[in-house]
Order: sequence, then C-alpha cells, then structure tokens
Amino acid sequence: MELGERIMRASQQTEEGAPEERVEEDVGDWPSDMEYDQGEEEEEVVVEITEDDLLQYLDSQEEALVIAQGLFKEHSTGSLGELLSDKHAQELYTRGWTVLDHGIDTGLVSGAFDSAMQLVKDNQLKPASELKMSEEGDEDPYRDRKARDDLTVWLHPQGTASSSAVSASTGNVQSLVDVLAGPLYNDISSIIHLSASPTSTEYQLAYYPPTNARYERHRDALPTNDPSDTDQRRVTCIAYLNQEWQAGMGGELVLYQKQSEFKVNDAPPDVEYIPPEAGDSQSLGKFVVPPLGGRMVIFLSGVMDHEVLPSKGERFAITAWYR
Ligand SMILES: O=C(O)CCC(=O)C(=O)O
Ligand SMILES: [Fe+2]
Repeated sequence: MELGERIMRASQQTEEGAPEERVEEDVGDWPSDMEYDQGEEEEEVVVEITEDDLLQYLDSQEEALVIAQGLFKEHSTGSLGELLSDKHAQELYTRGWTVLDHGIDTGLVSGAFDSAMQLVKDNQLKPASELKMSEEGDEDPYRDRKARDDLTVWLHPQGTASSSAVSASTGNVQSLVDVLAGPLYNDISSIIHLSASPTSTEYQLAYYPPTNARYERHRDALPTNDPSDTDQRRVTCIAYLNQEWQAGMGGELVLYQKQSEFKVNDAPPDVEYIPPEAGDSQSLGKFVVPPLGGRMVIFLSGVMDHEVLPSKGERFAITAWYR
C-alpha cells in the first residue's frame, strides 16, 4: 500500500469495511502525541508507519500551513483581547507560530514554579511515556516510550474539578491554567475557529528533570481545515514557568520552519535562527526558543514540527491544546 494511502486509512478510522488486522507490535514509532479516535463502537484501522515516514509524508503533501490557514477567521484590527495583538495573529497565520513575552504576571509565574515543584515532590506527576491519553482515556498503544523523558499531569480550569484533578496545593498552577482557559482561549478563538470549549480543552503540566530530559522531534496533530473536526488539536500554547532560566541550561524548544513559510521574523532577540543545512533539500530551518519564565509559545498543532532539547535545569511548562 502506498504510504499516502496507509496514512489516509489510519486517519479515517470510522470507515466502513473490514478493518485491517490490528498490529499491536512495532507501533512504537507512531508520534506519541498523535490523536486517535477513542470511540468504543468504532473499529480502529491500525497501520504501521514510522515517525520519519509520517513527517516526510506530511512534508510532501499540500503545505500543512495552507491547510491550517483554512480555519482562520477574518478578524478586524484591534478586535483582539488582553493578550494577543494583531502582530501575533499575523505571525500565526503567515508562519504558524508566535511568541508572547510578559503576558503573565511574574509573581504568578514564580508562584506557579514553586507549586509545580511541590507537585513533583508529592509524586503527582507521572512519566508522560506511561500516562493515559486523558484521564478517562485508554492507555495509548501507539506511544513511543523512548521519545520523551518528561513527567506530566493533566490539569483542569477552575470549577471543572474531576476525579484526578490535582487539588488545593496547585495554587498558582491553577491560576495559570485559568489564564490559558480564559483570556488566551478568547483571543485564540477570535483568530481561529475552535471546536472545543475552554473546559474541554486539554491542559497539562510537564516537568523535565535536569538530567538532560528531552522530547524528540514530533508534531502534535495532523493539519485540518475542517471546522467540524473534533479529533485534531488546532493550536498548541506552551507557557513556561522558569524564571531562573540561564543560557547553557539547554531545554530550548526547537521549531522547524520551512523556508517558504519564513515570512516575518519578529521573534524575540534571544530566539536563534539556524538555517537549513546547505546541500540537504530535506533540512528545515530551526528557531531555538529558550523556555523563559512568563513566555508563551503559540503554534499551529498540525503545522509545526518541534522538539525539546536536553535540559540541564528544572524545566516546567503548562501546555494547552485547543481543538
Ligand atoms: O515543553 C515544550 O517546550 C514542548 C512540549 C511538547 O512538545 C509537548 O508536550 O507536546
Ligand atoms: Fe509537542
């Protein structure tokens, strides 16, 4: 079967007809964050494909950025709220990512770091490679256990307590989730059509221990331009809590950028650009973003390949995946 056809079949899991034999082994190379339909009634079609094949296939398709641009709304200048400006909206549209610095109160950021550290000491975070897809979801059989070294826990906006919500001690971690679920959700949903409410958005606290913990290059979703698609994550927002971050601690987020999408570069001065390797047509340019406390990196989940470089510092982030 052609690679493209295999991917189509994998993404159309609700198709009628005899499902292929389930392959339980050798599925470890699927991207660990890719979403799968968890409906109990539906037969899953499982095909084998490596992460490299998938990224290569995605690159050979219609530009992911062009597909994702199909979900942008016409927003009038100045219609955004407290956090995002027209510049951020423009960057998200033209190259798939943007950085927002100083969007969060510094006291809130350092308080969230302390509460997050307490949660680690209280053993509330578990290796992401073992975590369920969501608290109700099944164990993800496709997870690549070697792809990432972080510890994580799912979080919930205030007032939507659920069985595994980490409780009272979360303090400022909770307040930060409420920023992602409140003002940031509102701004993003005025730029891009979202299918999920702020309460059904996924929020996760992640901790990379200072032992060179890293997360391999991956993509968080497949690109979609279908407003009714509820399977794919549309926008990833990562808020970093690391106020004491120093150059040399590593742990940078690398965003892979196609030259054709490299239109505006108004990134903060500490964001380094590494051009594609000369003579290698597959090689992409890289933006290397230090995980500074208070910084939020926002990107289109189905568009940007990204990776976390080995971290020598205690590295915390709270991520929201908007659908
Ligand atoms: O923490 C980061 O900078 C990125 C984490 C990430 O890519 C993920 O959790 O999917
Ligand atoms: Fe990711």
